[in-house]
Amino acid sequence: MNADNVIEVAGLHQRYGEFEAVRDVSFEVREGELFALLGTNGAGKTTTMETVEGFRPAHSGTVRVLGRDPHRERRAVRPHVGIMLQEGGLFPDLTVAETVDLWRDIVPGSRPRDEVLEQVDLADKAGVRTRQLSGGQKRRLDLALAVVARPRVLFLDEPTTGMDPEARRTTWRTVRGLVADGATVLLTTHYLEEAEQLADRLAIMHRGEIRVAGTVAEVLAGHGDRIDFRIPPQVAVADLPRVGGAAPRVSATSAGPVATYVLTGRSVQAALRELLDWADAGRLELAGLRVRSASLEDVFLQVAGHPAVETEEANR
Ligand SMILES: Nc1ncnc2c1ncn2[C@@H]1O[C@H](COP(=O)(O)OP(=O)(O)OP(=O)(O)O)[C@@H](O)[C@H]1O
Repeated sequence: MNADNVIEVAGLHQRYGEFEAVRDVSFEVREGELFALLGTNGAGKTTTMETVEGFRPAHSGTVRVLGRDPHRERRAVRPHVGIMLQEGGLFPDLTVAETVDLWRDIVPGSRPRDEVLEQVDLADKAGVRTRQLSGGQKRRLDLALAVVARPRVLFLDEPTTGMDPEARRTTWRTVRGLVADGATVLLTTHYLEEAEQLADRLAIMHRGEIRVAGTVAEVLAGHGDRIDFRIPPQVAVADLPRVGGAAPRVSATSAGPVATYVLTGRSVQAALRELLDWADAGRLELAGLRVRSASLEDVFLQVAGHPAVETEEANR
């Protein structure tokens, strides 16, 4: 194991009976890094996370956390690890302060309650019973319990699910603070923006496998530029031109149908010129015209085998 790697997963396979839920998954998380696992539903993120957390043994492959097997050497690993589960088990009649105190009694090396509540932005809710908290506040209390002892390694399984955008941003600030304080974090999420905002590196899983991994820039590299515009009402989809050798893909949006040209390895400038020549010739106004790089969402949809991307493949 490389000494900089706090988490190492190599050739991991997991099965439920005959079904192989995780297939040959490998990744490392270095000290002080935040690594995000993204993926389609049922991709195997939670199964991978639970294995790294030590809740289940690897069917085959190697998993190491702080150099140890998190399942077999659980007693040695557990004190250094904070786990925020998808469904936290809070007692409804306890207040926020009582909940944190209960946890502080169990976890060795706990920090003062006020410091923990401050960190997750729940200081003003200390006297409120947990059943009266909003969904987002409950998730933040789950996070508080995971970080009571300032763990070296933090596992966050969908930490902001059910939060409104503002609560999500507050939680991102908290997570950034934990990373700045030196925590190494493995996070699963369905929110691409969350990974873009927080992750030093990420992996996108589909059907049990890691399909793409790297920094956001590495993951986006090679996925091409895009030209989008709203299709003018007088133009039929079949009459849209090929530009830069690419056929358009069409998607429905609330503002009407949008055409997107995916220009992998082709000159955007030349394609744009062709498109504008076509528009000028037909005296068309291309509303919402924009040129952009591929986004994480584009890559995600491609990994997930989204049908709209097939046009791009067909053009190669
Ligand atoms: N206890 C189980 N028994 C049988 N199959 C399971 C079990 N738990 C998970 N699976 C299956 O394994 C696959 C991976 O599930 P997992 O929960 O790891 O995916 P995920 O990426 O976390 O999905 P989601 O994003 O939907 O939460 C899915 O097809 C799921 O149905």
